[in-house]
Amino acid sequence: MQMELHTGIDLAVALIQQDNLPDLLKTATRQLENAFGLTRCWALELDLSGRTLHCSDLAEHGEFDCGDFSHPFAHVLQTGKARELTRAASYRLDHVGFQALFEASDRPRSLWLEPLTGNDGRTLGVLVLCRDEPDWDGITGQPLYCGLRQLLVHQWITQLQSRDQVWQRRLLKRSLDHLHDAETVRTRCEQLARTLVGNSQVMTSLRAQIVRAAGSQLSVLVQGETGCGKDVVARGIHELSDRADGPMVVVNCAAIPDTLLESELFGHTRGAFSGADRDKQGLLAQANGGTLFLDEIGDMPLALQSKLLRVLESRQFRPLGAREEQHSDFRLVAATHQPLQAGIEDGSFRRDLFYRLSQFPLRVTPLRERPEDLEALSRHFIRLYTEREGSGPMGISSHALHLLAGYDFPGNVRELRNIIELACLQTPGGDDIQPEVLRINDLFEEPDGWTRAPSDARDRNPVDLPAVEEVRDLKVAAQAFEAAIIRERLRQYGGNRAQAAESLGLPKRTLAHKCLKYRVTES
Ligand SMILES: Nc1ncnc2c1ncn2[C@@H]1O[C@H](COP(=O)(O)OP(=O)(O)OP(=O)(O)O)[C@@H](O)[C@H]1O
Repeated sequence: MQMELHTGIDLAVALIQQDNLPDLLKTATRQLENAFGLTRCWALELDLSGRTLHCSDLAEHGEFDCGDFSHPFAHVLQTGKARELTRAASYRLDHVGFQALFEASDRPRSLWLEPLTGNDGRTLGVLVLCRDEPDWDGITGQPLYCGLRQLLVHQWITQLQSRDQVWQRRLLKRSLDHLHDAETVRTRCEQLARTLVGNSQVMTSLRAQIVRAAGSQLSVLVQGETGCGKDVVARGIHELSDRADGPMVVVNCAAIPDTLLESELFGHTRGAFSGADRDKQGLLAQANGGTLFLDEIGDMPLALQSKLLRVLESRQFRPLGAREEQHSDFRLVAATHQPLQAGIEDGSFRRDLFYRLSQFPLRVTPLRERPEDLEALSRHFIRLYTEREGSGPMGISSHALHLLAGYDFPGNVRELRNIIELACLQTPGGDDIQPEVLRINDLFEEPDGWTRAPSDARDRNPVDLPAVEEVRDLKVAAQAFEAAIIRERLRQYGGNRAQAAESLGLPKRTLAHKCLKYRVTES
């Protein structure tokens, strides 16, 4: 009796010490085997769905479907009563899992199958005792067996409860994380909406994509027509990224002559070429820790494209004339208004660079395809004008908006901005902008003053400049000037683009792009 008490206490202590369910079941089954001379003891655990019993000790076939009555455990669970199974009966059951268990138990003369249920009625699983001397009443009636069984059930429930709690905590944490992520994305989208204005579906989803792109280190390729906001997008990516405190280096590949672009990007050492009278840090190095924005990437010369590709693979580069390679940790955002696909097909743009640049592709929709944005954008530009000038219109009338909605904005948001700013100038402070002051279509039409020049003067200088004091927006004036020159030159060459391009020292492709941009036709 004394001996049994000691054994019971030792076994109980061992069970209580187990802090997870698999260890608890393993310890309990080993103890039962030792204490009652069993050839084997198994504890089959009912899973959360209540449909499958698992026997983790069985290497293979350790799962028993509770609805499959070709194994004896389903009966035991269904009746809730313990039962004995003889060796002869066991041989007759052809369930693969059961046969594996029978085999691994050394085919005992008898098996005792006992369902285990908690006080709250929750079914835990099935206990399987295997023995060659079946005296199940003698064993299961012993206080030691009853005590151990009771303790096992108690500890089993405790483990399930703490597992439930861990799961619930994990679930809670996951949903909180999810909420937090969604909240962060929402706030960042709101922040972005102050500079990238527009309530249309496409703009809302573009902002969400920008926030996602900003959170990654992937190279971003922004595509869209001229003036649609690619630059604003690139700045948004930089400002919302963890590089926001670092530099944002902007390079317009179309604005820098091909011969200079390489040394501008890579930098050079003193004496690297004639005129290089001192070392110069390149833009790649300047972008270290920040973002490099390569605008008009479609205009990058082929030879430089290969070098850029190499830099993107390794972030290593060598300034012109330098012996050592340098490293720069920058994030690349590139933009283009040209369909790069066409460049790839005609061999002027490297396909591998295209894929490397567009790890996170973004497309900015032309303004004509999102007329819902016109009102918010117009009000945004009116506010900017008023802030800058100290006073301005109150808003814009619905008739004026209606007029804008009928226009197709080849110059996109930039053109809208110019139209609104000009209208602001002509609208008394505090009034709404009216349709009469919206000078739609004006941008690329030759102003009266220019065409009114006498024909002999035109022959000498067919593109007269507007009076300098009339220029309010240098970029617009320069573009209009460029458009007028191209139009005139095409006229001179009877619409022959190749000749016109050559006479202006432009590649044919660039002239074609400018014609598209300024809506200049050959006729
Ligand atoms: N969604 C927008 N919200 C507010 N301003 C915008 C938006 N889109 C464009 N703009 C404004 O329109 C003008 C042109 O935009 P931006 O320079 O970004 O166009 P882009 O696509 O980069 O043009 P380009 O192809 O000529 O380089 C800028 O003044 C810019 O601030």
